[in-house]
Order: sequence, then structure tokens, then C-alpha cells
Amino acid sequence: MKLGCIADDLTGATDLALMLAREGLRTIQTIGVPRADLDLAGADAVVVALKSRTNPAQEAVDLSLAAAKALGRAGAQHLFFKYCSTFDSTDEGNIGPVAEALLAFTGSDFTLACPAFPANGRTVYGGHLFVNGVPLHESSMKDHPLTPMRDSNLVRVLQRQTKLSIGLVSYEDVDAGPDAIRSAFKREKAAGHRIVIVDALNDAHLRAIGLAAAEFPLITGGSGVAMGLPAAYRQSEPSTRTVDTSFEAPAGRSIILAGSCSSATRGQVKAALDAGIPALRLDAMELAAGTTGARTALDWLKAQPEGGPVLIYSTATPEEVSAVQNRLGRMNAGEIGENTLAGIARALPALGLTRLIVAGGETSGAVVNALDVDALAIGPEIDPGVPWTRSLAGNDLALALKSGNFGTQDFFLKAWNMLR
Ligand SMILES: Nc1ncnc2c1ncn2[C@@H]1O[C@H](COP(=O)(O)OP(=O)(O)OP(=O)(O)O)[C@@H](O)[C@H]1O
Ligand SMILES: O=C(O)[C@@H](O)C(=O)CO
Repeated sequence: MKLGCIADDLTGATDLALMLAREGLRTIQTIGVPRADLDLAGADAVVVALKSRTNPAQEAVDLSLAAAKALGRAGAQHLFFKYCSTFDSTDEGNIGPVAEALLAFTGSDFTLACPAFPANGRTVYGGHLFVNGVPLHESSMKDHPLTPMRDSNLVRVLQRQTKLSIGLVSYEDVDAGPDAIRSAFKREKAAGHRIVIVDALNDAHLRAIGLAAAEFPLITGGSGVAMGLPAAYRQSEPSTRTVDTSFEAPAGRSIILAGSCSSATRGQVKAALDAGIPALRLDAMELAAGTTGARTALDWLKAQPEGGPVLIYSTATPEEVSAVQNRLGRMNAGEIGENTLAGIARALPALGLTRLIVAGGETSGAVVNALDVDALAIGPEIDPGVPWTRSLAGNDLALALKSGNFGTQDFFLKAWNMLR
């Protein structure tokens, strides 16, 4: 196995797995640290989906190291630590502490950090992260329910999370191609830096960075920086197989579960409501008071006509989210929503609902954990960063796990057309 990947949330894992599969690596995604008896033979890349983005830092480190050890046992030659293209984290972590621990694990003393994903509007310039041309701290990420991002300078953001010295490889070096990037890595390392933020404005930059960093024992970033790795690995191993993208979903009914409150998800929920999809809104305060919950939602679901998809959502505006958080606490409010959607998900296979779209990384983590799924095969791309997937063991399900801020406005409407 060329690449063993550790993703800090489930939708991020799917995003990375899609990138690697699309670029020619046979890729399997596991839900959590793979069991020793899971058959990973023949995979060029394995992506372990954790749910560690917002855990206490030490917990995230322990989970990531357990994943790294399992990937090492399965033969991974390089490690990739995948986090969000909007660098979702807090001053306590978890990007810095996990990167630091994985560096030590691989026995190396230098890596890069690059969340750029131009196809989804994320670019890095001068170490500053932009979302669709807007500095991160002015984008909707400033209001994220769990990891509000209020500083766009990633050198500063990451430096607050680690004792390792953070450097920068800026646009001028990146634009000059792989050799200039390699020289810049050497320069930054000689200056004592141990992690460098790397600028990238377009896919050509990402491919050049991939070539320059391919042999690092540890690479960290969004899925974008993985774009150039398969080609780099193919140079030394021309026999890499092509990926089967044919996709058949199990028979059954369709449902959308949305716990993301991002502006993209809010637009997608609105488009689904406008299109007349039967929908149930979960009110966070009512969930907390116990006046509604998974059981009520399942009663509603059973009463819906069979046929088209249905939608259950807790998605709310930033004002509504902050009012709820003021009363319940940020993490508690998040958990209440996640647990409710997970409780609903647990009952779905028995009700014949086998085709699911889930919106939100934390939400997807909670939902998929409830669904008894160990591993996913990657299917076709619905929108950049979001593929259809099919479970490889346990309940037979088609799953589209959508990162909060990904997907066009009609995502919830169009994704179904790709299923046979
Ligand atoms: N109405 C609400 N009030 C407060 N919190 C909510 C509400 N609805 C959902 N949440 C919580 O907000 C969090 C959303 O995080 P999630 O990771 O699922 O979405 P996201 O951050 O938009 O997606 P991604 O991580 O893929 O970018 C979850 O913990 C969820 O339970
Ligand atoms: O990188 C991204 O933006 C996504 O894959 C993600 O991690 C969302 O949770």
C-alpha cells in the first residue's frame, strides 16, 4: 500500500478517497481504525475515517496514532493526515497536536500543511486561507457551530496549536514548480521550521506540490494536496490499476439527514423544501427538552408516502445556532443533534431506507457509526469532494456523505439521478 491516510472526519475521508480514486489509486475507506481481519489487500490507498476533529486534543492524538499503527501494519509506505479545507480547528488543536504526534511516529522532522482545494474555492496565498475569494475569518466559517475560524493567517493559527516551528512556502516558490518547491522545503527546514504552510492557487500548484512532497513520510492537508500524489507514485510504479467507477445502489427508499448548518447546506435544504420534498425540521431546544426526538421523527417517517426522498434536518441559521448554544453550550448542542440523527439512522435499514445523503462531517460520523458499516467503496463524483459510496460490509447501503460547505444548491435533488 502506497498511502495510508488518517482523516479527522468522515466526509473529509470520503473527499480524500474520491481524490485518490479519481487520480488512479485503488482506494478503500474504513470507518474508524480498521479491524485486523478487514481485507485491505490490493488497495493502493486506505483512508481511515476518524471522528477526531473536535475531540479533546489528546484523544485526537491517541485515535490518530492507533490509525497510524494499523496502517503501518497493513503496509502503508507513507502517511497522509487529512483535515478540513477550511482548516477547522481551535487554539487547542487538533491539527497541530496530531501532526506533531504523527511526525514523531514516522520518525521524521519535516512536513507540509496545505488545505487548498481550488475546485471548492479554497486557496492559500501568503499563508492566508481564502474561501471563494473571501479571507477565512470573513467567510461563513467565522460562525461555524464547533470550530469558528476567526484568523485567516494559517502560520499564526497552526503556531498557536504546536510547539514545532511553523514556516511558509509561498506562491513564488510554488509557481516555479516542483524543484523550486523542493528547494524551498530545504530552506525552511534549515531555518528550523518543522511544518510549512504551502500556498496554492490552482490545480497545477497542487500537482507540483504533490510531486515535491510525495516521498515525505508524512503529508498533511486537505484533499487537494493529494491530487499530485498518485501521479508521483506511478512514476516509480507504472503498474497502478485503473479504478472501477461503475455504481449500483441497493434497492430501497431514499432519505436525506442534514445536521450541517453551513451556508451551502442551508441553501440545499431550502432548494429541497422549495421542490416539495417531504421534510421534518428538528428543533434543537425541543430535542434538548425531550419534547421531540428520534422516535417522533421515525413515526413521521413511517407516515410518508413511498417514492421520492424525504428530508430530516436540524439545519438552522447562525443566529438560531448561537441562541441554542447560549442556552445549551456549544458541544452539548452539537451532540444532541448528532445523537438524534444517529438514533434515526439506526432504524433506517430495517425500514427499507438504504439510500442516504448525510450533510455535515460530524453528523456523518455519528450517523454512519450508528449504521453498522465498516468500510466504503468509492463511486462516482456528485460534486467536487463528494462521491456516492457503497458499504463493503454490514448493512448494504448507498451513502453520499457531504461536507458541510460542499455541493451545488441542487445537490439534494440531483444526487439521486446517478443511482441505478
Ligand atoms: N440547530 C442547531 N443548533 C445547534 N447546533 C446544531 C444545530 N443543528 C446541528 N447542529 C450541530 O452543528 C454541528 C454541525 O457540524 P457538522 O460537522 O455536521 O457540519 P459542518 O461543520 O457544516 O460540516 P463539515 O464538518 O463537513 O464542514 C453538529 O454537531 C450538529 O449536531
Ligand atoms: O476538506 C474539506 O473541506 C472537507 O473534506 C471536510 O473535511 C469537511 O468536513
